[in-house]
Amino acid sequence: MKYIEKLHYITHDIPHLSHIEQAQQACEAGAKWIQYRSLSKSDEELLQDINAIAEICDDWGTTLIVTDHVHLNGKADIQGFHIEDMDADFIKLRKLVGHDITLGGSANTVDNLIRLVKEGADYAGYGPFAETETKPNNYAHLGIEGYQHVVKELKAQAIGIPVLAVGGIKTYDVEALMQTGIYGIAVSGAINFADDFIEAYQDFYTLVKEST
Ligand SMILES: Cc1ncc(COP(=O)(O)OP(=O)(O)O)c(N)n1
Ligand SMILES: Cc1ncsc1CCOP(=O)(O)O
Ligand SMILES: [Mg+2]
Repeated sequence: MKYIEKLHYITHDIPHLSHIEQAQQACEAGAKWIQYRSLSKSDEELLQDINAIAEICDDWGTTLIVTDHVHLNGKADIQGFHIEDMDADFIKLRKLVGHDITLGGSANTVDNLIRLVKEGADYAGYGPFAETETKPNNYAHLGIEGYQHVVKELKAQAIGIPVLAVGGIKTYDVEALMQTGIYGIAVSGAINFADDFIEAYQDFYTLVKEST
């Protein structure tokens, strides 16, 4: 089983801070796990960003995961991919990337999670917890009850996979979320749009740490 951090910071395509600046600030704040999520760039631009961020992450000892773009496997010094397509075939993906690369998947039902486990994903993002502007969609918000339910179901079925809550998480949600027994959380907007990025990251970090 691979080591998975409990707090994942996700970069975002935003005008006021480049992905490289976001990664730099996250590392300075102490981030140990960054998911580079850009859905608006060419492969050449992606690789420019990813290579620059990989150097920063290497300096700080931070794990770098790329959202989707699995065709870039082997082209940059990254530690894994997070695949958002809930229908993706993780057996094929695993064959493609090998066993050293971390593979995470998105889920919003227990059945999704079971399939991810069966197909060998290393962790799952489970959401959306609440309203999110990062990726607006029509999925019902899971709320705290949604995580209580999934933790109970996984336990009952003896399914072990690190599951992270994601989508619209604010600092004031962290304690209750972690109390559900969920493995960790993934956050983008509440850090990227905070008045003080570093303070926001560190608030999340402290709250996750204190709740575990
Ligand atoms: C850790 C992590 N979890 C989830 C996502 C994105 O999940 P996604 O499927 O895009 O979200 P919904 O559309 O289901 O809300 C991620 N990038 N990282
Ligand atoms: C990529 C992604 N998809 C759904 S939520 C999310 C990112 C995290 O959401 P938020 O920006 O609200 O923390
Ligand atoms: Mg999705």
